[in-house]
Amino acid sequence: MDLPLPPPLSGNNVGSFAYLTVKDRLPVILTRVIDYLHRERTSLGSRYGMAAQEGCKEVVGRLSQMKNEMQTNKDLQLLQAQPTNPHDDSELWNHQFESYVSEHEVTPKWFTASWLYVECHMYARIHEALFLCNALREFDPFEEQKQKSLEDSLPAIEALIEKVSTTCTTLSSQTQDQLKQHVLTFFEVSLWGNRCDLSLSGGDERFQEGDVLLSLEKLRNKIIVNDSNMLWQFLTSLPEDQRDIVLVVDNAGFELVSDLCLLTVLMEAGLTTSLTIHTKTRPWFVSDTMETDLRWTVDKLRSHPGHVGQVAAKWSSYLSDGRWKICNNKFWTTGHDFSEMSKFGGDLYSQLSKASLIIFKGDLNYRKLTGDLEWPTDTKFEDALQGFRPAPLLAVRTAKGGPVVGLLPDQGKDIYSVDKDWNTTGDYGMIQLCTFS
Ligand SMILES: O=P(O)(O)OC[C@H]1O[C@](O)(CO)[C@@H](O)[C@@H]1O
Ligand SMILES: [Mn+2]
Repeated sequence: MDLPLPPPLSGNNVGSFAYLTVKDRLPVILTRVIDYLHRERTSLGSRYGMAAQEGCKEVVGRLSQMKNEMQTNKDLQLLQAQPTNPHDDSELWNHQFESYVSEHEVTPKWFTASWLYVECHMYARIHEALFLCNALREFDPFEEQKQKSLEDSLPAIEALIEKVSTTCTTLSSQTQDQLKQHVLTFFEVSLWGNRCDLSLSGGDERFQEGDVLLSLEKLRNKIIVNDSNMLWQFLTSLPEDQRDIVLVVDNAGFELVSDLCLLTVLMEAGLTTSLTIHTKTRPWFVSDTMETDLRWTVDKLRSHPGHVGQVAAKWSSYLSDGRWKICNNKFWTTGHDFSEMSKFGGDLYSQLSKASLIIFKGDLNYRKLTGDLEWPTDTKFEDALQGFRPAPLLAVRTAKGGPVVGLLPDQGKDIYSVDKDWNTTGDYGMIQLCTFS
């Protein structure tokens, strides 16, 4: 008989990280968007036309109302259909709402529904508020923050790309062991890149200061699940003509650059036959990468002198000649966890099923992998996936409030005794593989 599942993390647990998120952090993020629209309405008018300037008022009205609903624990709302939006997911949202009502016999509310559902809902509603104003449909309220975070990380990016260039020129003359070290180094850089997200900080600046390569050794004991050796074995055991890697990217800025560096090294080391990058179709969790952010990042770095410009020019050619593909799917920005993907995102599930390995970056992807439930930390990763198994998968994330699974029986307690906030600060990381074998 199947054991009952643990409950979802939720804002109804007063004092919990989820509760504090709904109470404090989400209103701050929303207030920033409201203030931005109010302050920048004239410049938005020059960029998107007079109607946008006028539209700012309506959007501010809708967002202020949502903020009030959130802070007074009112119901979540149904979403309006967006027939002109190719990524319209209102049906999925509304179906989730109705299912909640049938299951719980009450409507979902900000503090009582699951944290995952509520937090995702906020971003869908921010997008809806903008989309309802024709002139502001394409406007991304987080674009400026994402771009600034990349610009602030430029010194760290220069150091990292320098390392990519030198690594790639020597790869062919390396022993297997040296190759392994190089590749795993870039997985670690990509892991720590995940500390730079802008939602944990409520939108406050977060960027990579200093050369991350210099801290890797010191940080290694903070990788609480480290399947790097298994990962290397897995990657090198894939048939040479079947190394189709999918990367579900997370935050724009330094993290995205660290991911592109990882892809470059994987490709140059002959560990890939195809590479597909999945991005988001709406502004999401402040810093998540949309296709426009990815293209902007590559173009921006291309204009940089030296190695940065040269490497970014290569990325640009990989994107235009199809060696790197960009994929968008509306399922990524729904409120569903991944155990529900085969049901509500069947097209994406079958697409992912063709991959040799899917790499999921970041905390939110981890929350969706594990259903954002209150799992004991020694739960097996595969059990927490609850039947989600499109292909072998790797989670690369720093722990920022979501569940942590796959630890040894006392490991959670031991880490807690060193650092009480270990699973909410992003200071601890995981490189966790599940090959379902
Ligand atoms: O960008 P990431 O790594 O998915 O992190 C986003 C996470 O940060 C938080 O905003 C803080 O925990 C969560 O709400 C969310 O899961
Ligand atoms: Mn993110």
